Amino acid sequence: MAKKLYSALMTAFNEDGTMNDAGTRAMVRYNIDVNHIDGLYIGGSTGEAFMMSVAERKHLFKIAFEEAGDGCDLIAQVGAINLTEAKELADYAVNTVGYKTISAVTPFYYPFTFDQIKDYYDSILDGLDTQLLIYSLPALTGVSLSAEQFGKLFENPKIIGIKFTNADFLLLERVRKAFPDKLIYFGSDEMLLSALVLGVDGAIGSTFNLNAKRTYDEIAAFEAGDNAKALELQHISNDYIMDVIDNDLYPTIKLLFHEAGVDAGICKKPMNAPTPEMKAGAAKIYAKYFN
Ligand SMILES: CC(=O)N[C@H](C=O)[C@@H](O)[C@H](O)[C@H](O)CO
Ligand SMILES: CC(=O)C(=O)O
Repeated sequence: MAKKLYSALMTAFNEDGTMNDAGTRAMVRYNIDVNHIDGLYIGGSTGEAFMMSVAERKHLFKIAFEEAGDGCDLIAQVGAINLTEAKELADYAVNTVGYKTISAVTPFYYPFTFDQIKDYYDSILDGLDTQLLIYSLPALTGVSLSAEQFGKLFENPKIIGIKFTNADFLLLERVRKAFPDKLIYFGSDEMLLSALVLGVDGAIGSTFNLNAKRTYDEIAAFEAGDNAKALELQHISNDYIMDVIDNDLYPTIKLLFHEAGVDAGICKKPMNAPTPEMKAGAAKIYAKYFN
């Protein structure tokens, strides 16, 4: 099966922290019309969902779904440490809006036991006709799951895979071998090539919003057996990603959208508002990698 690339959709905000729907819709359009992206991951870390109210997250699911139409696959990230809210978001995404696939971050902040984490996923899915990707990102959540624990979560047949944002390549290899039929989308854009070698089904990431073409070329080179070319492209992408991170990751991706002619709004506080220095930095990055 061809490998798939998903952009982690950004949410556009105004200076007062309210949602900028036109900006969000424009980023959906850019991903579909310019990037020809396979799919969008909506309301994840990159979407700033953990700084948004439930009403705002629902609104985001609705406008992204409307704008995308049948232009690409869509995954709604519904996770929250308030399980009542996660269930409400899941029900809304699936039954009110029509998402076929949802995802949920592992519950974070408190050190939940594995049984509690399993109950969280089973509760979110209870009574819903949908499929779910576990969103695993130990670096931000502090939650690390073992291959065996992923297997226990997979006992729920609605759980079809993992968004694996983790540099633990031994774990990735163990999970890949143990669950050949589950989907694994890799979430650390800088390490994509290593993950391709281990047989991931694709990737979900923030940096593909602008850098999709180069990444598709890398995947094509890898699939054609041209590892040297794939590595050359990963090197360029990583120069790009390091420059973006140095300039402040999420605000800079929005500034790069501006450079590309897309009015993507800004990030929500406590994320940074763009400074003149950041804007100048983004203009340089855009000229360096996309001209
Ligand atoms: C926390 C976060 O944003 N993770 C993203 C996806 O999972 C990645 O796409 C990273 O943003 C990217 O790899 C840059 O480090
Ligand atoms: C994939 C990613 O960056 C997200 O969670 O939005």
